[in-house]
Amino acid sequence: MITLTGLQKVYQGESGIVTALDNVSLAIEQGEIFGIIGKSGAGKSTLIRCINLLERPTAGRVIVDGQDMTALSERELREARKSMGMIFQHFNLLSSRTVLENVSFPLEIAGVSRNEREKKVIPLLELVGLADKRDVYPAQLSGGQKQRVGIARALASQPKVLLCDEATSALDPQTTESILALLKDINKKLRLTIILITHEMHVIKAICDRVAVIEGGHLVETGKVFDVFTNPQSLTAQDFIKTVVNNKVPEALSAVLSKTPTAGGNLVVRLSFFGEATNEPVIAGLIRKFAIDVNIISGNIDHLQDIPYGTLLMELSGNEKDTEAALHYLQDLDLRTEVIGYVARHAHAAS
Ligand SMILES: Nc1ncnc2c1ncn2[C@@H]1O[C@H](COP(=O)(O)OP(=O)(O)OP(=O)(O)O)[C@@H](O)[C@H]1O
Repeated sequence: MITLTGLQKVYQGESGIVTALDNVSLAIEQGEIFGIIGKSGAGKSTLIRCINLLERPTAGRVIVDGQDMTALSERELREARKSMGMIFQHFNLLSSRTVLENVSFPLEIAGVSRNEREKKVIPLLELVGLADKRDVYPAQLSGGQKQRVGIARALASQPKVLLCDEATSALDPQTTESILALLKDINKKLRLTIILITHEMHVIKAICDRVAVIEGGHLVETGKVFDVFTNPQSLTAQDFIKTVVNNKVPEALSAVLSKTPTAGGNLVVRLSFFGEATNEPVIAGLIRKFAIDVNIISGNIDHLQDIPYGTLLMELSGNEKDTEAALHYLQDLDLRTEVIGYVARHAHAAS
């Protein structure tokens, strides 16, 4: 649906040249929700604005639905942009126009008659849950309602792609959730391809199918959200994931942790398990089969794209032979087992 090849964007900044994007290549499928995450200054806005050529790339190609956007004239580009709606962090609504007039605006510019405009816009207001606000002005709306107007306006020209530029960053957590649910609903109902940029991992976790991680203008990792969450390769992805998945070793424990076995010490392991494995009675099996004690330090089970995913940090206590055997038993199961270290018995207050 969208292919970016060797995208580069160089700005002439005040204190010299800034390479905002460097050799970015990416393929986004029709109908998917694709997230691009990065820290401030990573190049997210530049990247999303290069997709609809609001920014012209310095080098590389942007192919949307088979059409090379970088090869179009300004007039052709205006036409091509109709197939790409965009929503913004600060909504960008016209304050002197009502909700209905804001949503109608792109159609008005395209020369659609008032009657036809209303026919198209009323169902969109229903879709975003604002049918009763049609004659209200933006100043009388909440942030979430303003973003709903933004979404309806972006959908007015029946785009194939919706570009979301930090669309929930100005909203509180509950409103963010409702806007993300709306985007997911629209994605399903209209088979709309959605590309969103964000600096918040929970946004990616909530609705994206795939994610690309960008840092310093480079894509450092791309993959299915489930894969990136459960097995992040880049340090940047690992940092982002820490913000939403709590599988950290508590400070009190890491302070007394040794990387090498200590005589008579306990073994600390972290289990990560997905899908079917979350239903397995792993702990019961351990205790039944081996003469060891199991002390659970922390644990959680969450859902990623409807697949259960969990982590468990625990301490195994027993003689060396039994503990080793228990570790091998865990390593043979269909889950990921990481040895975190060894700790002298009663060296911390985890239990
Ligand atoms: N018009 C411009 N002129 C010069 N430099 C620019 C311009 N726009 C962006 N940059 C620079 O390009 C880099 C990437 O900026 P960009 O806005 O794409 O990052 P971002 O990831 O969206 O950041 P944020 O989350 O803070 O908005 C930054 O170093 C920025 O200062």
